[in-house]
Amino acid sequence: MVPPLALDIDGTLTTPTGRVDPRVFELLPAWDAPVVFATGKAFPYPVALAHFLGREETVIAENGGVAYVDGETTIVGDPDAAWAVVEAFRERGGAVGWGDGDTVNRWRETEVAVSPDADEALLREVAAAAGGDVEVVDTGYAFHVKSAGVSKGRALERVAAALDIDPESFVAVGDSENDVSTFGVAGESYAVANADDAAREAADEVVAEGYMDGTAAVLASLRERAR
Ligand SMILES: O=C(O)COP(=O)(O)O
Ligand SMILES: [Mg+2]
Repeated sequence: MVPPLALDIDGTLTTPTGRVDPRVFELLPAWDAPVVFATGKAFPYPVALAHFLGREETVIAENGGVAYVDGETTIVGDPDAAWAVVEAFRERGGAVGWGDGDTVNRWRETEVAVSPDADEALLREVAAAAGGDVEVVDTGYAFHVKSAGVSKGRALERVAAALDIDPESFVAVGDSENDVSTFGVAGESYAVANADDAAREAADEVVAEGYMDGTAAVLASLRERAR
């Protein structure tokens, strides 16, 4: 039997230019164990991905702020504290930076994502002034202003319990600091070659290939092992 998977999306299932790699549509519909998409993106994104793969919509969004399994949604974190930091950031001249429609934050329920082009030093300064309840997590795709106790790893524990699966039986693949907590909960963890230092250090193994090349290599070896 292949193991259940906890998969990050950006940088892990994508190409270097941020598109979903077509191999996702070949490899994941047929994966014969639960697949949890665990992302920093807002709730609709992983739901849509699972839906169009024909898989159960079992997802972790907003870095663990939102978890969805068996039709039940769990929301944790304090969006007001995150927005207060972002408002203070704006007052000091900072910009959230996604343009007019801001589909990045439109459906976000527990945190705020700020563009990677934003003034990082100012954002961190303002967040630090708010005390320890709010932190800034850099995924390489956004700065997430979020409640400190919220993580993908904690959400994975809840999702695994709902699925009645030992969290240690999960294999996790990811690329950035928001995957470190997932790596700590899953029994086996892989950072793809493009991963940041935090993810590389936390992973059991750093794969030689980057992006979906790396993830596809992990999936192939897991399938081989299950034969
Ligand atoms: O939304 C982000 O910043 C990154 O998303 P990811 O967790 O799927 O890599
Ligand atoms: Mg990622």
